[in-house]
Amino acid sequence: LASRGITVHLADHDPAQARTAAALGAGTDEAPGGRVDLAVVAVPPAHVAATLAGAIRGDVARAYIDVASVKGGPRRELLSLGCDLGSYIGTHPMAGKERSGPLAATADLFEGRPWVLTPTRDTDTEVLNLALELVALCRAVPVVMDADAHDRAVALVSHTPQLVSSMVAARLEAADETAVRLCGQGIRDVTRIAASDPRMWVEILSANPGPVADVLSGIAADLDETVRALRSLESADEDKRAGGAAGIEDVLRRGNAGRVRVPGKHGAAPATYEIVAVLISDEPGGLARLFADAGRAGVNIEDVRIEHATGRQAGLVQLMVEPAAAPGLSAALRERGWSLRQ
Ligand SMILES: NC(=O)c1ccc[n+]([C@@H]2O[C@H](COP(=O)([O-])OP(=O)(O)OC[C@H]3O[C@@H](n4cnc5c(N)ncnc54)[C@H](O)[C@@H]3O)[C@@H](O)[C@H]2O)c1
Ligand SMILES: O=C(O)C(=O)C[C@]1(C(=O)O)C=C[C@@H](O)C=C1
Repeated sequence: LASRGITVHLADHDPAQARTAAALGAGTDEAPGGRVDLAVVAVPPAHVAATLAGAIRGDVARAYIDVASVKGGPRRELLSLGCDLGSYIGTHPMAGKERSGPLAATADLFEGRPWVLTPTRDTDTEVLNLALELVALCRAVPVVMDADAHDRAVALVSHTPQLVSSMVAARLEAADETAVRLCGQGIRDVTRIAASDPRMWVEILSANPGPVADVLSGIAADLDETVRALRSLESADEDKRAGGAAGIEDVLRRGNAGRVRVPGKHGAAPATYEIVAVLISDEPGGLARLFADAGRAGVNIEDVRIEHATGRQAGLVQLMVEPAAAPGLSAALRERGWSLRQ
């Protein structure tokens, strides 16, 4: 917002956090001189209702939004605190990080991401317009939803994946070092969000326990089936082994079918890009040079993935590009001395 010319006043119950954010260019930690246009409450879910109620009673803004990961509970809590909700909309940007605090923040975090808005019949039009303007300034994509439907949806696409990632990562805690040394890209992909702050997630899950338990019990049934299928694969009986293989194939195929439904960049259908894999040494400026060379070749990098080679100061960078651009990019990079891999 600050980079788009909006005056942003930052306040936090820990002043050092607001000071750090201000020093990073996110705004000023000085209090505003009067009533502001929009107050954005970005505190942990359990504190959202009380913080909003305080702000609404203090008449600090024309409109109020929060960005908490759950929507039904905070709205009900606000109602029970006797707040008039005409000037408030519960919202949730579907973008984030496994790390917290201003030092983990990036200005382009919300670009192309869905940003859920949960207005009701009582919401003032001016308030909805201010919230939509904020979403547009952050270049996010507004999605209007009912608060409880939102909570059921995020149970499926955000809250259960967090738990499953944590459970897979938890297997590693006491694992033998010889096993952990073999970690490749697969486990890195599955466990990135297992680094998230447990206190924040206890609050999120405490505000949405039923829908998450429903999704997790479906996964538990799949797990039971899969364990049974794997045991059948150990059998001496050929028919049993065939049944086991069919069971495993079923879960993998259903996984393929679900995976293709995950939207691609900017909410579009997932694109099939061609991968140009480049070996780079792990040294300052290496990635920047590679990206600059791709730019010079006139190629737009649609997505990028980096695999670090265990025990070596090198990594494999997978540049994902439009299929038509791949041969030209490969040739241009080879010409500039880059080492390409299949
Ligand atoms: N991190 C994500 O991926 C993500 C994504 C979307 C939405 N959210 C939601 O955003 C909100 C903030 O999450 P975050 O990841 O930015 O956490 P964070 O820890 O980076 O920031 C929360 C800040 O709130 C401050 N705070 C706590 N209680 C307060 C209070 N009573 N009054 C004033 N300040 C208070 C803390 O000092 C901290 O600086 C949460 O509601 C979370 O559900 C997070
Ligand atoms: O990608 C991440 O690291 C996230 O934590 C993002 C994520 C998500 O599940 O998509 C997590 C919780 C938020 O409420 C919104 C976004």
